[in-house]
Amino acid sequence: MSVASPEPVVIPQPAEAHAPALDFDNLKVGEKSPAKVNQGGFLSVVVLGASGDLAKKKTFPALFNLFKQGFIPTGDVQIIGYARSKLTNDELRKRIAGNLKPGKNALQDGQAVISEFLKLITYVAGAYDSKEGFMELEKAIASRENVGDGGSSSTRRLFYLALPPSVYPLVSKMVHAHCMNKHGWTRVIVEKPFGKDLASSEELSGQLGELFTEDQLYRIDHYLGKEIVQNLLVMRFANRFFIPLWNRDNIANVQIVFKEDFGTEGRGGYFDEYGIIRDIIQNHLLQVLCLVAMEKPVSVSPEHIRDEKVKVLKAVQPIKDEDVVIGQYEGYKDDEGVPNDSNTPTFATVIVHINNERWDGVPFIIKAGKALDSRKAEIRVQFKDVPGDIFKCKKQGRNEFVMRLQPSEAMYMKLTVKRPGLDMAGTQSELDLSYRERYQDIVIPEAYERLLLDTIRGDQQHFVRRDELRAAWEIFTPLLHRIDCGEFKCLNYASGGRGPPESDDLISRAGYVRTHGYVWKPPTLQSGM
Ligand SMILES: NC(=O)C1=CN([C@@H]2O[C@H](COP(=O)(O)OP(=O)(O)OC[C@H]3O[C@@H](n4cnc5c(N)ncnc54)[C@H](OP(=O)(O)O)[C@@H]3O)[C@@H](O)[C@H]2O)C=CC1
Ligand SMILES: O=C1O[C@H](COP(=O)(O)O)[C@@H](O)[C@H](O)[C@H]1O
Repeated sequence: MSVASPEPVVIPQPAEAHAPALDFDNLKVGEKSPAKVNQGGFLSVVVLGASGDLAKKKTFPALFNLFKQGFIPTGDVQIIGYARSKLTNDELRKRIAGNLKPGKNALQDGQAVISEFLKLITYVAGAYDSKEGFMELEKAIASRENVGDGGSSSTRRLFYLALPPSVYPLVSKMVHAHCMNKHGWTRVIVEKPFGKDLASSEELSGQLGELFTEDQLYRIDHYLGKEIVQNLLVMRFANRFFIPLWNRDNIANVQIVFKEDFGTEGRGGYFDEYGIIRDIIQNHLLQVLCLVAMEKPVSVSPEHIRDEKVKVLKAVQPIKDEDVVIGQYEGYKDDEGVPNDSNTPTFATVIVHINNERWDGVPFIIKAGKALDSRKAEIRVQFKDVPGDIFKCKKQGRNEFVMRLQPSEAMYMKLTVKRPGLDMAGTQSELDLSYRERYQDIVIPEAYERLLLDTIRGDQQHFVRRDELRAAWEIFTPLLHRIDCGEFKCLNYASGGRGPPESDDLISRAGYVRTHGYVWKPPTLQSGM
């Protein structure tokens, strides 16, 4: 069932020269993409760390999604994997094939589109400190660019560092020394967490800043590519009725929650060096907080948006011990690479206070954890009690505006209504926008797919700027250092539960009032209505 919708509003994007702004709303299944992003000549995408977990789970599948929708068609693009592992082209293709899903928006049938995509991929094995390796990589890139006599006059090169941050400086130096594009732009995508604290992040930014300009560097935080996160700006600033409500006069508290129902599962070696605050809270959830809390930007230009996010971060007050609970799930230490005396948190609840006119006195409750009772990510804005409460609404439950990032993207307003029937009883219900039901014929892009496209188009709106990064580390570095040196102990919690009970106590002290007996359920799909 396709739901007739009004003419979609296309938010003007700083599109690359000549390429019309991409409008995902109009990208119907089976339609040729409105604009192949091939302005600027042949594109080489180089995935460094191609043998790794992120490359397999997110990077190659995102490139495949762009390919199958016609954004980066055969003939306009090549994809080269680079890592130390000794792999043949076919071995790399086999390693990633299982994660490629043709889905319903492919322009061709399943296997055909997968094998056509895999043909674009080649692999160069080399060390990250090897001049020979990167010269080999340069040769491989240039061999397909066909520049010069009769070749295209310009080319594009995108380097994706799907690598642990510890190797970024070295690899960046090698790319800069041997693989920079001489016939067009070079862009470099680096992953979070950018460093481990303020000092290491600033050092990394300094090292990268010596090699690349800000408009060549794309600090990716894939939460900024999620549909409901991207919707925040539109929802907040394109609707009149949020304007008078979105402030301390009406809002009691804001929760930003990330839960996973699985543990580190073999990534313990990486995770134990970072922990849940560096892995999730200091980046993903703090970015979401900025979009929830920021003032309206001067325009939708990336710089104006990011200016406002930095202002929010600079208004965040130092975190107090009594506003923090950290935990570690039982069984975490069984993961290989995790030392028996690890104090690395796999769970954290942190109450953040923003000292500005809009939010003074409103606690922002940030909670993230692995090995919990469910997998979800959501923003829950809880409003204050009804003044002059003639319907005992306080007993019923407070109004809440909930934005469900995943699973089942949705936004719903929980409110008290008259229970249908003869009596005047109140009940909790909701005004609900569930994407799966409302937008049945639109495939919601994956976060990485959208952000890779933005990089190719040169749109930095959804990427992290250096001063944002600095401000984010300034907030969490003191707490992180105390955890690292054992001054702040993790509380154990059972895997598959809610996390340490002390977290619920802290959230209740912060003023969150649970509505007992009410659970929102995604509406079931009504086909053929
Ligand atoms: N995995 C995920 O779900 C997500 C990961 N990220 C980020 O992406 C980055 C990469 O993560 P992920 O792919 O999981 O990491 P991996 O541990 O899988 O590393 C990726 C590749 O880097 C190489 N590598 C690993 N460790 C080292 C090392 N110590 N020194 C040199 N090379 C090394 C390996 O390739 P080889 O040995 O063949 O050279 C490996 O295949 C990280 O910064 C992470 O925070 C971000 C979001 C999600
Ligand atoms: O950055 C990361 O994100 C993933 C969760 O991503 P999601 O899109 O599935 O919510 C997390 O599992 C991983 O530990 C972290 O590095």
